[in-house]
Amino acid sequence: MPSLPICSDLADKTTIPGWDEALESAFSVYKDPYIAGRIVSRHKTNWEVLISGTIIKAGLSGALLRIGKQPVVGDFVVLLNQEEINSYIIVNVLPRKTCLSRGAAGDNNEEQVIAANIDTIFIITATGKDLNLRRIERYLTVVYASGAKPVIVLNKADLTDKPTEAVDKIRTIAGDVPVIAISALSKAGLDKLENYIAPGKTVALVGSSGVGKSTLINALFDESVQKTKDIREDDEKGRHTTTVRQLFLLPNGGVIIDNPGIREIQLGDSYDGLEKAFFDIVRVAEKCRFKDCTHDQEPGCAVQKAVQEGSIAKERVDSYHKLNAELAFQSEKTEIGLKRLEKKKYKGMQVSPRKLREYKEKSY
Ligand SMILES: Nc1nc2c(ncn2[C@@H]2O[C@H](COP(=O)(O)OP(=O)(O)OP(=O)(O)O)[C@@H](O)[C@H]2O)c(=O)[nH]1
Ligand SMILES: [Zn+2]
Repeated sequence: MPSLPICSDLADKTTIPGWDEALESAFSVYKDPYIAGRIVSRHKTNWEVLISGTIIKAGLSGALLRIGKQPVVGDFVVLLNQEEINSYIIVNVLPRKTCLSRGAAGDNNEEQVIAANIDTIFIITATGKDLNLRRIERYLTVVYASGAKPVIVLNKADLTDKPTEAVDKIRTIAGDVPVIAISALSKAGLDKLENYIAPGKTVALVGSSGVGKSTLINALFDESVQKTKDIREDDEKGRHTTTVRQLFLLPNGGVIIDNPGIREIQLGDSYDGLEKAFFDIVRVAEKCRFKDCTHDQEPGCAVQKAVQEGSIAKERVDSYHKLNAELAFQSEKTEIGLKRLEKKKYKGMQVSPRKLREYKEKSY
């Protein structure tokens, strides 16, 4: 990992990668001793934050704890610099540009944010048996929902003599999403990723196990990040624990965010993403006879007609139905979880249905 530019002025925000005018304006209400930073990793009770020229540890203010606002990797935050006691407190999370989250079916059912302010997400797939259009559709749905820009990266191009065939196959479902063939191993084609891994831009990677995410990250550095990734520190009990940083600065000033939560991202609550990933079905569906057509057996269904005529693949429509059903199941689970929470919160109290509704609206 390249060393950070040494800067004696901790208030110099311009060296924080990704800092832009919108953040500058959001931060303008704060004066010394408040400073800005970006979350590098999150631990049980403290956060590592990149501030101008260095990485520090910070706790969370009581106010943020009370409202349950927990900064995540990639967040830009406001810190109170308590110089006299050599400590930093995170007092605010600046507005998020994009937000990668997964719908959690836990008791509190809050959507769990995994990472924030990612500009581009590389959906990594590999030639050979990992190449699965249905899986790419699933990733596109999640990525679109986050607000980040998807780019499909076909890795292990060195293992086939026909990489363009695989690229063309992916293009049939990708719409205007770029599809780029590379070999992380030989570093061929990495230059085509430069548009996205640009100074101040933040990238994350998703894709199934073994497609080459770590190999690609390492290739983007000249040295292995894995070696510098782990840092030893003392936990509260005085033992040494290994903590892992999740935000890396690339030699060219770009940023990569990587953690298991992002790698294993689930569908969650991505209805908006589904509409974007299946742009062609949505467009054709406007011509269905019934407004609430489910594109199954209904008469006058334009989607079924497109399948019969061969302009949309049947497998793609099946995939759309499957993901739609999964999302419906997920929101039902969320609903059940909410009801359970309501019961717990209002146990023994008389609560009007109106109050319950209000509470539910707030919880989303
Ligand atoms: N031939 C070839 N092999 C590659 C390429 N990229 C990665 N590999 C190999 O694929 C295997 C898996 O690569 P990883 O980088 O560990 O995959 P990953 O996506 O990080 O896997 P997880 O950590 O399980 O998510 C390793 O043996 C790599 O050497 C490539 O471009 N070409
Ligand atoms: Zn229809």
